Amino acid sequence: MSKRTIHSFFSPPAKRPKASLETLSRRVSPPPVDKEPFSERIIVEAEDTPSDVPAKSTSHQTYPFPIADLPSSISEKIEELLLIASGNAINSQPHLDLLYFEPLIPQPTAYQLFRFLRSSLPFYRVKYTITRYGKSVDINTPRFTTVYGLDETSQFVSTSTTTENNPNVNQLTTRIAETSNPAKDVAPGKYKSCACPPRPIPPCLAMLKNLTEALTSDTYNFVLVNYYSTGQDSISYHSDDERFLGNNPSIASFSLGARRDFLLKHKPPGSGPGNGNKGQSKTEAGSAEKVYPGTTQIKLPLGSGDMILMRGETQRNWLHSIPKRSGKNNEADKGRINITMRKAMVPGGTENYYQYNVGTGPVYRWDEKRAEMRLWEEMKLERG
Ligand SMILES: O=C(O)CCC(=O)C(=O)O
Ligand SMILES: [Fe+2]
Repeated sequence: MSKRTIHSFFSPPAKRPKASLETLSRRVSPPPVDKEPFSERIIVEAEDTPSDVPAKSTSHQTYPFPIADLPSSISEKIEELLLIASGNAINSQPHLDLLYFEPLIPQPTAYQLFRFLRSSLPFYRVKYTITRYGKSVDINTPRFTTVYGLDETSQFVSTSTTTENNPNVNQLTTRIAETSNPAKDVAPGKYKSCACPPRPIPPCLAMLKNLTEALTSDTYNFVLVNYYSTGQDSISYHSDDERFLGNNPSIASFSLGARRDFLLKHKPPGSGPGNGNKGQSKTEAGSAEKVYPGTTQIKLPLGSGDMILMRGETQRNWLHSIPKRSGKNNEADKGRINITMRKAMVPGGTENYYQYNVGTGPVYRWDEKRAEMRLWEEMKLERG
């Protein structure tokens, strides 16, 4: 097999001159560790916000609005990361296998990417009902979410075109084919119970997925995005151990924006796979104080640009959470994006992910002027 060059990991191939000596010498030194408080960074980095507002975007029949492509000032920096990235293993406790890149994306690129994704992606606030102890309970997901992708049994077969009236919008057209036979479209009922038709991963997130695949030597078919708008947004203790991910799944998890604590604790003795599954119940899986004998709870204060790879037996044995945080001048109130890459093996994974991350409710979009997530329908009316 021929050796892949760094550029072959990214599509479309970047049209740029070979790196200068100056950029190469910058690559060999490790990325600066970001110790500044997030609030100060906003002032400093406002000047670094990309001036080349992306001219291009991608539209698809399943997207509520066209999704901007990454500006080259961000994508070029991301391409370079493969050469400098190095993670630290966290594996000294039983069944725990983490690789922590602190950070993977240095400042100011991480902050630019945070602002770009917050304003470019459609988000949802998913509501659903579960049965707990025989009673119906309404759940309001305490964060904004969105998801793109398709499980291993199917694939998007895409064509991308631009029209003369709108040369800056790539019109992505897809059919969903069987992976086992790409000539064959999936049966109309295959994803019938999905909350919405599966959505192809937009180029701005595909770029990050390609980087992650090259870095971790794993492949992923789903990109899930969480937006924690304030310290009151959270995700309770759970493990991503759904059967549709297969045994010992690798999950890569990016943090952008405000620093938030990521807690991990070993599952209580006797709890099997599927316990603490956030998909259906998102129940608190035991109290934070109870720890499995011989283990301790871990707190990682994840900062902007950090990436944590959870792999091996971690999901089967450990729970993780982003707890609520309150208080005046709370950094968490500045907003944080989390992006996870996963690989779902069967259609049940596709159904689960769209049901719990898109759902059937309204679309939200970041309003830069008001600095808040707003209903897209209202924003459209105002825009006229
Ligand atoms: O926001 C995070 O860092 C964690 C998100 C998470 O655990 C999940 O989406 O399953
Ligand atoms: Fe998780």
